[in-house]
Amino acid sequence: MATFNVNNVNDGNIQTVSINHRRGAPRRMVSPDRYIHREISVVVFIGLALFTAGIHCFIVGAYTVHRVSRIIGAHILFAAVFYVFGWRCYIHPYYWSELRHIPTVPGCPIWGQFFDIITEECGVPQRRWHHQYGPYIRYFFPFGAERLSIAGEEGLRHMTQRNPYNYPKPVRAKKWMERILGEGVLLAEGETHALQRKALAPAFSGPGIRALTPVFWEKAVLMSKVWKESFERQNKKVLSVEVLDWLNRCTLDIIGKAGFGYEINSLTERNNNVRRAYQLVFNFSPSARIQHGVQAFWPVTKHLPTQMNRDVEEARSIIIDKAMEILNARLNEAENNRGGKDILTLIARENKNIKASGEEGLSFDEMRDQVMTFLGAGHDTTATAVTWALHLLAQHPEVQEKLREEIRKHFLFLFEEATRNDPKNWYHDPHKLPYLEKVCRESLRFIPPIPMTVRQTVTDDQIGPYFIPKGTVIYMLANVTNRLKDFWGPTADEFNPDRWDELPDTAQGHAYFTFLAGPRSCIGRKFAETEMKILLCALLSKYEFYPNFEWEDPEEHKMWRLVLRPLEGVHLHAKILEN
Ligand code: HEM
Repeated sequence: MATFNVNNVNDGNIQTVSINHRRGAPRRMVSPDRYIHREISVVVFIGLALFTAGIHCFIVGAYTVHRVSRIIGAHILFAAVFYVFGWRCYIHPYYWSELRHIPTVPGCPIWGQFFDIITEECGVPQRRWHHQYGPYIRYFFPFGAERLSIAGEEGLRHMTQRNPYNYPKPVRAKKWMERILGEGVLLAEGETHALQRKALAPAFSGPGIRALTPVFWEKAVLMSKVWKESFERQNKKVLSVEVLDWLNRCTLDIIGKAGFGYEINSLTERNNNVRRAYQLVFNFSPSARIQHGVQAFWPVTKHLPTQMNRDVEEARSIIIDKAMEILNARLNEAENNRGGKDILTLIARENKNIKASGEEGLSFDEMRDQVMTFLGAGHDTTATAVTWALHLLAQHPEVQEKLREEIRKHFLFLFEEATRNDPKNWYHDPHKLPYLEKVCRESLRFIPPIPMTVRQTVTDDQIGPYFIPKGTVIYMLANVTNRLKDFWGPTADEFNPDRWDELPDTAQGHAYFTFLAGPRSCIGRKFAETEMKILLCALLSKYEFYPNFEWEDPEEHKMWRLVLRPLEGVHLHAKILEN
């Protein structure tokens, strides 16, 4: 096993790593003989396999008089065992791999660190390993499959900003996501991605999002009103509310109207079809969890006739039908300037301009896939973000109270029934509240809704001091960087909105990784931040939130499927405020 002594000296943006490895120092330059190296590795493997098979043949032949087929069978078996356990699990990772100089998490490469990864919260084992071994680490999936995780400023900047198109999402991961999210901007790569991003950018600019503010207020106020009616029907002042489901409904309605000028109405229709589709996708039964895990490696298993596959197919067809319905209803008017201020209208107009200038623009199918992408990426993420924020506010009543006071000071209209429900007041800018800004940032740092992203190199590259060959799978984990003590200091694991008043010098650049960075960063960041703030204002001005101890702590049961969500939702006691 390799031994490492990693000194991670963080000097501003410069990180030095010194490593003692039994095979010598890390390579600093892109290796000129890299192609030869790979070819040699194949030759060496075949040679070794034949050599061992030959020895074996000699021994078997010398001591038995059995048929030739048995001897050949034994040799193939022997060669296969040697390949899997000798070559892949031992010789290749420790003596041949071009990644062998990267600090490696100790363990047996036959099953690697796989069990830590699948049994713990997404990103938590890597957080531990990065604290121990520095900003670049290598670990193993079963049978010596190498994985890298990068959590230092230099490496993250390289992958997200300097050379982002060398690091697309792996094809297998995309195939898995594509069923529900369509082949929109989230999954496009290279030039296609740049083109789509250009067509979408104006819709997500500051003025574009400001124009949507009334929709955020309308739906946020509506949700709190629907709750209040339920309280009144039950004649209660305090009720237990599962906030994740409600927030999912609310953000779905918001993306429907703000995104496409279309009313989904999932807040008012309990059995809404679109909401049901996403519920089917996020089924966390043990068998669905196993099948989703298997499918990420072998997409072909999506054709097996299991309940989970039937559910996903049903969800997919509901989502595709809805995306087509929205486009058919809205595209024509949007292109001809008769639409409203929604994102689809702006995209359609921009697309028309792009086509008029002779460039390719988006086809109808591409537009449909964008609608699928925004429906999925645009609602579940923010709903999860607000859910975790409410959970943390219930855990920290002093922060909740301070925030409520700030909301009262700036948005008094929210504390009176008549003014609260008056659309004339639904223009207020939530970005003017400094404490709200800190609470949202801290909550998004502390529990990032998208805890990780995975990439695979398309050509050889150099990241920091290391040579990274084509095809290497690399993880970037917000759930690591957002909590790394190297960035955030010794209080990294505490929820404290006031930390944003005086951040350590090290907490700059890519330390806050919730929305990624560079051309692949979240295009909906401003949309999400505005929506999250408005939802918190609307809820905290009407209700006080307390933990519900009848349910286990949701932080102990986080599940990852694209988004880091509480397995059983978040159940909070909500008490109507006496104003
Ligand atoms: C708090 C809420 C949100 C968080 C934490 C979040 C986070 C992220 C992250 C980390 C990525 C990069 C994913 C990757 O490349 O693997 C991403 C991409 C994306 N997000 Fe968000 N997101 C949020 C809300 C939204 C909203 C509301 C929308 C749309 C209205 C949206 C639309 C997108 C799109 C289209 C991409 C793909 C961008 C590209 O590849 O160019 N997101 N988001």
